[in-house]
Amino acid sequence: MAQFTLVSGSVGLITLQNPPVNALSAATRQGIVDMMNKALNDPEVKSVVVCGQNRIFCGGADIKEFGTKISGPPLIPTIHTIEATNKPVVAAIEGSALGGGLELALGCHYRIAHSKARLGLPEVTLGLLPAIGGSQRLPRLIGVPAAIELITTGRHITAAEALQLGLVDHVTRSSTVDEAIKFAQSVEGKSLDSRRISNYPCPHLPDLDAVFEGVMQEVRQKAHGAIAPIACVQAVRAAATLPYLEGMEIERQLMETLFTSSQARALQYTFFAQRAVSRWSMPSGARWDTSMPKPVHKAAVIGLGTMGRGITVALAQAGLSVVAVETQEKQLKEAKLVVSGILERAAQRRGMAPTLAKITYSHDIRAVADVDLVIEAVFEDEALKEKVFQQLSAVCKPGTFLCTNTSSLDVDHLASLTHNPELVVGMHFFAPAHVMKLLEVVYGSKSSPEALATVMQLGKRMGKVSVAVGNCWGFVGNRMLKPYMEQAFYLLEEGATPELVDQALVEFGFPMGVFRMSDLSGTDVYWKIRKEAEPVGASGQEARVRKGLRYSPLGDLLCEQGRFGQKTGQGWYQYDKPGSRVARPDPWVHNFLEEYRARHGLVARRIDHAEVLERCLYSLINEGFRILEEGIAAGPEDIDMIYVFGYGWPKHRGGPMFYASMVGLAKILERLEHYHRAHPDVPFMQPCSLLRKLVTCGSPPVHKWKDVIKKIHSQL
Ligand SMILES: CCC[C@H](O)CC(=O)SCCNC(=O)CCNC(=O)[C@H](O)C(C)(C)COP(=O)([O-])OP(=O)([O-])OC[C@H]1O[C@@H](n2cnc3c(N)ncnc32)[C@H](O)[C@@H]1OP(=O)([O-])[O-]
Repeated sequence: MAQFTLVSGSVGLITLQNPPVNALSAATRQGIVDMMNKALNDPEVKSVVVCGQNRIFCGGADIKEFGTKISGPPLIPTIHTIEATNKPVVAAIEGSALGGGLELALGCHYRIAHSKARLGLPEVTLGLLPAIGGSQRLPRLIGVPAAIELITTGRHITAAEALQLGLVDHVTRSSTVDEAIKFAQSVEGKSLDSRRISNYPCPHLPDLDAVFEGVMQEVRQKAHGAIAPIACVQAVRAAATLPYLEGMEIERQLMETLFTSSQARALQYTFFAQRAVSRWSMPSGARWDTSMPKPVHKAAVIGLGTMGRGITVALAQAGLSVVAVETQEKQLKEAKLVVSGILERAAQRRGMAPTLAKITYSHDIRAVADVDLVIEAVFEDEALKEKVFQQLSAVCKPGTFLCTNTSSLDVDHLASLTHNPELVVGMHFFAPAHVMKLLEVVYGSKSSPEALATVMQLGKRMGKVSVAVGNCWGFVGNRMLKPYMEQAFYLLEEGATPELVDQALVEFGFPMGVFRMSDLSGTDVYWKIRKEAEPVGASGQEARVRKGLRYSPLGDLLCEQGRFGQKTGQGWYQYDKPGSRVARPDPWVHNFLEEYRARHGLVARRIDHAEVLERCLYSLINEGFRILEEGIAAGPEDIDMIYVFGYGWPKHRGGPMFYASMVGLAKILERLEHYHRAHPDVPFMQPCSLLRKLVTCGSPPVHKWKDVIKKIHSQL
């Protein structure tokens, strides 16, 4: 797992060998220990270069080993030995030096990086902190403010930024290993006293207490309940205030707490789940590794409203030529300005030229005749989308993939209007489409594996976390949102306020609660969807039972008052002016709720945060089980990544299905049964049979659910 070679007569070259990213598994750590001992004890070796196989230095500790019984030697003593030796040790960094990989490099006396290398301490994203001395060495090398920023965000930085910060000594465009070998020879026999980072004093900061107080406040606010960022600040504070060895002891203690935390398990699950969703499969058995995507060089976007503009930016930034079509002249002009502005600002930030020339604008749909793929992003109106699909089917060249950016309409229906339904796929983007990471890719009953493979690959090119799901109302994300929102309305009927419900959800870790979110996206969005799904009757009708089931008309009544949320300055909250982002509790809403309860003879009762969470989240989770049972999502990871990357589900809770497994499936089942007994007219509370089966099977861990589902399907 590590190889030793004597090169240029005096340099011991140690190469980490653990593909694909040379992670520090037990065997790799053992290899490093053995090869380093060999190099340091060999009198012929006067200097050492450490590098990684396959042009990647090291991706850090082996994440697969976390959560298992860890064997093999720890690296801290070896890094101390490296730092203490009188033979110069040079890290030759190509590809990535992340986490434990960078910590190993920080123990070396010199660091030389390739210009394309990326460096960082991303442990915080896995619920951990840099615990092989990284939290103690980095602030000593680059100062407290820069170290805190890197360690608490886990950001990967370029070699150029690393050079600027003083994290690396030299950046090269040629062979990093060759340069490192030459450099190592040039410093053989020279004093290394000034190169041992653990001996450095932490650069002085006036008013340290105030700095850390400010930082802690900021980090807490951004963490939404995650504990690792807080521990990272505490560890850096130890570096800034204590001698190195005492700081190392604090680092160890903090890591001990984090390592076994449920948050670390959730974040590590998310790391692998994010990668697992790219290995999609369809109920037909078609899979990511047996289906060939078609090349897409030129794409078109139809409709340049908010979504269409964002999609155009995302496509251009992915390097595609784009034809952007909008029939209304005024909207087209405005879109051109907005899209160019976004691309110019993004290019400026990256120090690159904007990709404006990649986009051609047209008001004529015939301009898409020669593109490889079209994304329709017109207003969410079925008749309009039907018309566009019929037109596209007539004007596009044979083989063009036709995609619809819909959040709720039937992909199969739109496909049925085209000559080639196998080329039709749903692409559900999230606003703003060039920023949000999630792309729900919806295959219809006729979509070909090739069409799905092409769209999934396009999503990857756009930097999205793309999740393939089957076609049903609301797909996965919005379908699960329905019971969640419904429960929030019922809670208002029973005595809660929007603030109470939102506060419970924010404390859970969501960036905002359901009512604040609804105000932000427009309360009328779901009103329109509700009305389309089931006509709710005349304005002012407020029957609380529809088709024999419980229904809350509260959202409809609010919309009938023209309170469409942030954009109108009034919704579930009040705002200083239309468009303002500062939401304040609104006495009008409280009054509206009291009058509503009085009209219906409802007596308000005290509702606590636990009830809010159980009812909103467990009903959403229950729907997730139904989605799995029906095969709409291939596995729990798909649902979880949709919620983490598209719906603000806190990453440190791993997604709704992972969260369910952490709470315990038996408990979720028991609480759903309890609420269903209390509200038999709410079908979303009726426990899904898959949940019951999983509990009967002993509540297997989340990665085993697919086996149970497969077994159920094979018995059908
Ligand atoms: C006591 C310890 C203290 C210490 O401070 C803690 C740490 O170091 S914590 C660690 C801190 N380090 C990090 O957080 C770095 C995490 N890694 C990354 O950020 C990216 O993988 C990297 C940038 C390296 C390459 O990106 P890319 O080129 O787009 O490639 P990709 O992302 O698709 O990965 C390819 C395959 O490698 C797999 N795999 C990757 N890393 C690890 C790992 N460390 N381990 C195991 N496996 C790992 C990955 O799952 C995938 O497998 P598969 O089966 O093919 O799906």
